Amino acid sequence: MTIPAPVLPWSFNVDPVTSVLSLRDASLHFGERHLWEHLDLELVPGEFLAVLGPNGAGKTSLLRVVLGLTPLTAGEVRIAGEPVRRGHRAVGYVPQQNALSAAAGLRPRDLVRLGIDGHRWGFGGAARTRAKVDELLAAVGATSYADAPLGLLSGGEQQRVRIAQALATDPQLLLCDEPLLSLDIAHQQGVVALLDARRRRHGTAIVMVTHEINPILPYVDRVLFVAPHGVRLGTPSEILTSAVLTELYRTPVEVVRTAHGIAILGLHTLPEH
Ligand SMILES: Nc1ncnc2c1ncn2[C@@H]1O[C@H](COP(=O)(O)OP(=O)(O)OP(=O)(O)O)[C@@H](O)[C@H]1O
Repeated sequence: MTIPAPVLPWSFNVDPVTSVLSLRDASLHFGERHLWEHLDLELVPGEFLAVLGPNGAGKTSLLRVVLGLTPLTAGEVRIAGEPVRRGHRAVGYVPQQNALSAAAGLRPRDLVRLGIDGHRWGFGGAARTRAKVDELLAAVGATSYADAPLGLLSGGEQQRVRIAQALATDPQLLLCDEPLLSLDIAHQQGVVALLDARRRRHGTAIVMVTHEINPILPYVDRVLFVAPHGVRLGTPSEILTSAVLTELYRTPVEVVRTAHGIAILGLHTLPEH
């Protein structure tokens, strides 16, 4: 299968009006705890952004801000030029895997239909809804197990169904919280390739929180590294360096590049592989 060229020549100097996600001088504190401060980001349509950093740095909290669930302490966040709000149709969300356990008895097609119904489109009748569910399941390669109980599917199969559900509103922005967790390398690569194809074909911007750097490295455009001593945004080669990570952790960190990807050495608290 050939994947068409990207929808846009990547340029990160985006006009804030056309940006899918805009954070300006954004800070998030919980009481005395300052998770991140002065974050500026304009996300291009079709861009693939990886959010990396140690446990507890504030990566999931960033997704919650974009979902309209947690207010910023300071600054501004907008989705496609509008203020964030819960259930914004332009935003799809793939939650962490454990969120699915309550739905284990459902079938994939039920879960995907919930993604459509939950947004109350007035979609135009049962037949159209059924066709849309079939289309979404086919797009993620889940047609063959569309009627199996979710609880019996493998982690990789469940992840495809979650992605299909998150795409039910044809979002401009897809937020994924550790979608590669507990998948083997082949399934990790399958999920990343699926997301990459989506953003290339439809211009859906992807924001992925992950501890797994190597499976995504060939695809990501930019990295947002959230660390104990600051946040840094840039291309992977700008951010994933010994100098930058040593500065962000204020302790010596070494980034080693091999033919198979990168290894980050020097800290117990760094992303696990
Ligand atoms: N509503 C809240 N009130 C107070 N503290 C909170 C709240 N939400 C999150 N926190 C704290 O903020 C910190 C960051 O949490 P978050 O889940 O964003 O981290 P993370 O970078 O996603 O971590 P992990 O990699 O472990 O998933 C944690 O210490 C968490 O306990």
